Amino acid sequence: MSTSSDQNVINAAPTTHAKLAAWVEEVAALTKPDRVYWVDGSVEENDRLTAELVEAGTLVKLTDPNFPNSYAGASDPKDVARVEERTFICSKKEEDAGFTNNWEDPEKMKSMLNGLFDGSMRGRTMYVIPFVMGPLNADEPAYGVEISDSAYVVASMRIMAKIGNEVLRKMEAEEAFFVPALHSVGAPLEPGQEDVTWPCNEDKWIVHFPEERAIMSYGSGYGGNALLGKKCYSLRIASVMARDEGWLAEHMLILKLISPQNKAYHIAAAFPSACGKTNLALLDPTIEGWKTETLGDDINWMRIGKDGELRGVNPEYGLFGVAPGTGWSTNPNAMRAITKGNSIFTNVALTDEGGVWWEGMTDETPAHLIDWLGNDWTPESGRPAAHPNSRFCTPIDQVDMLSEDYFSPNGVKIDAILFGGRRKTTIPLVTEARSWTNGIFMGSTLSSETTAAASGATGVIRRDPMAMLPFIGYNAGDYLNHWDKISAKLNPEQMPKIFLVNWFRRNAEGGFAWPGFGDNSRVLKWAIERIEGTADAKETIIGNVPTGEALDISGLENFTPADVEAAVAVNKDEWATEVEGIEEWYANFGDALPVSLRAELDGLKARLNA
Ligand SMILES: Nc1nc2c(ncn2[C@@H]2O[C@H](COP(=O)(O)OP(=O)(O)OP(=O)(O)O)[C@@H](O)[C@H]2O)c(=O)[nH]1
Ligand SMILES: O=C([O-])CC(=O)C(=O)O
Ligand SMILES: [Mn+2]
Repeated sequence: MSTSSDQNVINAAPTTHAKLAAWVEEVAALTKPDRVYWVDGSVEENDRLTAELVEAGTLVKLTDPNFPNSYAGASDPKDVARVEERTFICSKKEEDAGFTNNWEDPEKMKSMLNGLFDGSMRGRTMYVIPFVMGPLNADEPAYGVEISDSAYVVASMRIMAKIGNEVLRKMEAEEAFFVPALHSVGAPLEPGQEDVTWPCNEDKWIVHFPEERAIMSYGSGYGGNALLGKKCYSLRIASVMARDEGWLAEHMLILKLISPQNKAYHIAAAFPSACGKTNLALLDPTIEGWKTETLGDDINWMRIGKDGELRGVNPEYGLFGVAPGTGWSTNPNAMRAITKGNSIFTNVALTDEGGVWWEGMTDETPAHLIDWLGNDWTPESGRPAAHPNSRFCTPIDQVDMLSEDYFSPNGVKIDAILFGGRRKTTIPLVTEARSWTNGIFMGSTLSSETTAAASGATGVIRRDPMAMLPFIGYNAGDYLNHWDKISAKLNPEQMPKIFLVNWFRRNAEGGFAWPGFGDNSRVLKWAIERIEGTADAKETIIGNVPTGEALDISGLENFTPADVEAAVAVNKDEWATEVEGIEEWYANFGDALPVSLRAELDGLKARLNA
């Protein structure tokens, strides 16, 4: 492959950042790429790299004018989601990784990985991607440098983070700390060997060294496995930084809700992967007079402000959203952002017009498509055209409803926190926590059916504390204690109110008990009215739920107060089973379980048995 990157010879490090230059040199000596290329982040560079990706067959350029300057590609069918069973937290001590993480001794792991990385970039270009998560004008910008042998990763990181020269210049002026994030698809090319369109390796390793704040990822080119600024840095490594520095790195969207009285509220919501964060973040309210703006759809870094309030910042610059189910009727804000272009789609279907399609995008299904596997597809094919974890990668500033506060390094004051999962039964549509601690209990016992966002079986119920199960970079018991410590530092007057939600409950007919999507604004309205003390609630053993009349269902066709009551019903038999599940879950923590949470469980049991 002859590229304009050829002039970039190994070891010609164009930086005065001594540590960075040394690391790049060390990695190049290990991985033995044909060339080293420092990513500048420019438009010309992106045009060149995407053209190379088209040439290589990894991407196609879309020709449908509805998707300007956009590309689509298909991954290897064995590389379509995060691989949790191949993800490791290699703290020095095993107990510091805790029972929720895979662990290996860091020195052992490193020597094994060094073996895999030895020569792993042969025949390829090694890209050096300086990046920052969150604002570059933050007090201490969260710098990282990803080294990757995938141009697809470079093009995707360019959407998801601020990358390139601007970042590098500021980082070197400060001789700043950066998270070294090493990535290789693990597919060296021998001389004369032809490349495949999606190089990867069956052997995959997503490894974190929390004490060093370092990441090594091998074998996968997809999503959170490979775009290392996202889950690896902004959640797993950042959660460790947050523990050490007294803040929270959480798997949450941030949404601004404006009432008809023009009062603004900020809502943070933690749902597991593929359980509705991006959709709620881009909510189009279906109720009169309420407006929304978005700040983030996946990650929320929360620090304690000077009045003892929680302030949230979204460290990402793009959306990496689940494509199926994102449609003109369910999520028009996302569709408007996507159709402004400048996007990369992975594992979606291609239309005959040179555009993309996925299940749920439009009401009408196209008569013919090329499915994500490259085969002809018609509605009669009897299989999905897009992979269930297919994704759109789109710059966040293309979202019309993006809040101006998104650009503020101080973030926004969080007024309410929602914890939610995907549960067919048991969990009501919405429950207001009895207290802050009761809300932390709800978060710590959150459960959800597994989805296609991670490899493995889907539809299996598992506990997912604060939707962080796959992302806590340290001991989960310490994590719950850290929440406890942060709670103690908050001004009680400023504490967000906490709610448990479930958009996915089923009704007696097997359909969804709640219409969801834009109508979730009705649930948010009730939550705000609870904050203001103006909405009615019914006390239950688990917390307060709306009465049939308290939830605004005006204009909702075929939906009655009785349907509300069914959607929020608390069934004692179901909760008896649930409490057993919570007992089992909590048993994993042993003595590390905060006493406040044990007391919450005891209280729930007492109310259940009363
Ligand atoms: N029934 C129903 N489905 C929803 C609702 N919100 C989202 N979904 C569906 O849930 C799936 C995932 O939604 P997303 O908003 O992309 O989930 P996410 O939490 O952002 O997922 P990650 O990006 O993987 O973290 C999509 O197929 C949506 O169509 C809802 O309110 N009701
Ligand atoms: O990390 C990924 O691959 C995609 C994602 O947002 C998630 O799974 O939560
Ligand atoms: Mn999402």
